[in-house]
Amino acid sequence: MNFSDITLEQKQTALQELHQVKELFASRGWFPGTSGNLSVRVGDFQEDEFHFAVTASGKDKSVHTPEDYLFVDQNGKPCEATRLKPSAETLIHCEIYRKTGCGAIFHVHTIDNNLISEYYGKQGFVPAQGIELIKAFNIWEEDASISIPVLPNYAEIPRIAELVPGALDVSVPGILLRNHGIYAWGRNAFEAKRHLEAFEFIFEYTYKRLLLEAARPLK
Ligand SMILES: CSCCC(=O)C(=O)COP(=O)(O)O
Ligand SMILES: [Zn+2]
Repeated sequence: MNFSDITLEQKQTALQELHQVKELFASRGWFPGTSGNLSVRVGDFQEDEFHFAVTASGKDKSVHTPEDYLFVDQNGKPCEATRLKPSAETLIHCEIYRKTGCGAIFHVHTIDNNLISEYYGKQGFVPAQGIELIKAFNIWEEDASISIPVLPNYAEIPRIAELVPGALDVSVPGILLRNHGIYAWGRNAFEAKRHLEAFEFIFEYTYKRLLLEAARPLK
C-alpha cells in the first residue's frame, strides 16, 4: 500500500490516538526530560511496506503543538516533506513492526523500568512469575512465567535495532533497553497501552519484592 492510498481519516485517527496516549502518559510523569516516543501504524501491513505516525524527536511530550508527529515508512523515512525529525529511536519501532505486524508501539522511561532492566541486564531477561497482570498479555495459564528481554543500550540505535528480531518473543509484547526504558506494543493503541501498564506494574512489583526480600526473606 502506498502512503498516498492512506485516507485523511486514517491519518487523523492515528494522530488522535497518539495525542490521547501522550497526554495521559505525560500526566503520569512517564516522559521525563523529553524522553520517550510513541507510534501508531496506518494502513495495511506488509513486511516490506508499512507506514506509521511517530513522535518528532526531542519534543517536550507534556505539551501539545502542531509539530508533535510525522508519518514515516518501514525504513523510518518521512513520507511527506517536513522539517520535523522522527524520533531518534524510530528504527527500533521499524524492527518491532516488521517482526510483529503490530498496530502501535509505546516507549517510556521510568525509574522502575530502568532499575529492573539494570538489575537483570547481565542475564538478558527479567523473569516474572505468578503475577496476575501477566494475564494482560493474554497469557491465562495458572502461575504463568514469562521472560522480558533486556537489550544492551548501545549509543548507536541501528546496533540496537538489529538485535530486536532475535530478542523479541511474540508472546511477550515488550523489550527493555538496559538502564533506558521499555518498548511495549499491541495490535492497536488500546492494547499497547494495556501491555505497557502491565509491564510497569510488574516492574514496580518486582522492585518492591526485591527490597522486601532483602529486608526479610519471603517464605
Ligand atoms: C532525552 S532521553 C534520550 C533519548 C531517548 O531515549 C528517547 O526516548 C527520546 O528520544 P526522541 O528522539 O524520541 O525524542
Ligand atoms: Zn528512549
